[in-house]
Amino acid sequence: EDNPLDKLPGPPRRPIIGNVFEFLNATPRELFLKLRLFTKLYGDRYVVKIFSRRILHIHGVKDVEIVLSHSKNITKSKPYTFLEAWLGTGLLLSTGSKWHKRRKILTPTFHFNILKGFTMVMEERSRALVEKLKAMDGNEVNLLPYISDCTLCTICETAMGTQLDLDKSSANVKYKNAIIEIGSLLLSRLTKVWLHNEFLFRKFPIGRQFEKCLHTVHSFADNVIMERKKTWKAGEQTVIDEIGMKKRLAMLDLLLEAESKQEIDLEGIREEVNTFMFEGHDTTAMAIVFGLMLLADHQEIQDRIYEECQKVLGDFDHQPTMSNLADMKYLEAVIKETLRLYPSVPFIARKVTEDFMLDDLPVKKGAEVAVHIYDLHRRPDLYKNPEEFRPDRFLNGEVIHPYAFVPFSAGPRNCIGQRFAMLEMKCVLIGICRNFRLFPHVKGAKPLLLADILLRPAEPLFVKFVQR
Ligand code: HEM
Repeated sequence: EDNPLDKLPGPPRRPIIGNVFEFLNATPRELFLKLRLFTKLYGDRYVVKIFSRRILHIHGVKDVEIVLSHSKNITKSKPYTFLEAWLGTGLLLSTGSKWHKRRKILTPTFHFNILKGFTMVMEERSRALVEKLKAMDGNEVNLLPYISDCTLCTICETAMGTQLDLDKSSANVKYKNAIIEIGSLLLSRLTKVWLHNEFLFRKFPIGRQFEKCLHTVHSFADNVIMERKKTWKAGEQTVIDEIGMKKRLAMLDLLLEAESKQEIDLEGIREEVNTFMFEGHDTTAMAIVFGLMLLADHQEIQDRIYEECQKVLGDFDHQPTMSNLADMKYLEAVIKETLRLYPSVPFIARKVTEDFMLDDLPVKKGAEVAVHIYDLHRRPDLYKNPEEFRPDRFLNGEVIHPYAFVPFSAGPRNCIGQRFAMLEMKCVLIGICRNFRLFPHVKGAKPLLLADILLRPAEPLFVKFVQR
């Protein structure tokens, strides 16, 4: 069958099997390097073939715009199905009318007034983090465990309305570690075609280990749902205490409300809880970790954030309001520049369900498209000195094309939590920059990166926090 994609460049394709051997047993680090190499060798569009699957890889801004803004091609592709045992067909993985319905139920969770209530939690959590960092007394800190603790507590308390019991934190630690392990097991599965079959996968030790991790994360989430159900009563959740904001509307309440109207069932709630617990804490944690690493290496940028805090918030240690947070324009540019260089979600992929034109290239139903956000964000035709960390580029009009910067994706399947994430990242960085000077482990070092579901460093990142 004649397919225009077969004329595109890419690693040499063998008859029948295509490029299967290209990825066989590649480690996450090798996979990351291979993808970067392909971008360099084959340019803006290249094709990888795995048996009859044609996967079109893109990172040109015009192509990215066409794919992401397409209103019909919203179905996620093969690698995502490996996530299904964990996240079900929650918002991230579902498609068609199920996705439309869920998106409608969940969108109100991110309304301005609700986010306003959430920033109180973000604030409290960032204060707790600052105290923990103070206790480290200027010693080097392995960032991820500290930061993901903070973001996990925040998502639980805001979206689920459940305060993680800090004394019994072993359950949190187990949950977080299970998530990290799931990521690496999935990647390892992705590179071994014989493990793609569900039945075979379960027979191998890797499949059984995966099963174990699933048990840990699912029981954690079930526990959260049970806790909230105990106190939740129909109708009551709309009351938000104006003074203390103690009784905050949680996403889970909207789901329980929808359940009482038979718009969703318990299994559906479970899917969304798992989806949000994962999407809502790990992505944000990675962005903050990379941000702190970059700040530690750039004293002058830390100082500018500190000055902006003084200007917007004053000396007085009050809680930033929504309008304060909106006024922190420099900090916002720093966060954007961090997400440009280290987009927590380095690539996304779609299955083409309807023929479409990628500019001059016909793409037929059945193909898959991988959008490399990482490569897009480092294109020299979009960014001057793309490897350089320079937040000012987001303030001086250098970034023009609306699809040149898409860490949260764009179009109908964009990130539903992006405003939540921006607020949380701001709160945490304000707390840290007001209280500490950051120093790098090794000056000027660039971390080695891995291809995982999320972008991760190959080695833990350390930073020293010295009180101001
Ligand atoms: C820096 C932080 C974050 C980044 C970089 C990020 C990035 C993304 C990206 C790129 C997508 C599209 C995925 C795809 O097409 O496969 C996405 C979707 C999604 N994100 Fe985020 N995200 C972040 C934080 C959050 C937070 C805090 C939440 C929840 C509170 C969240 C919830 C979701 C959900 C539910 C989806 C699926 C939306 C849909 O398909 O309708 N994300 N995110």
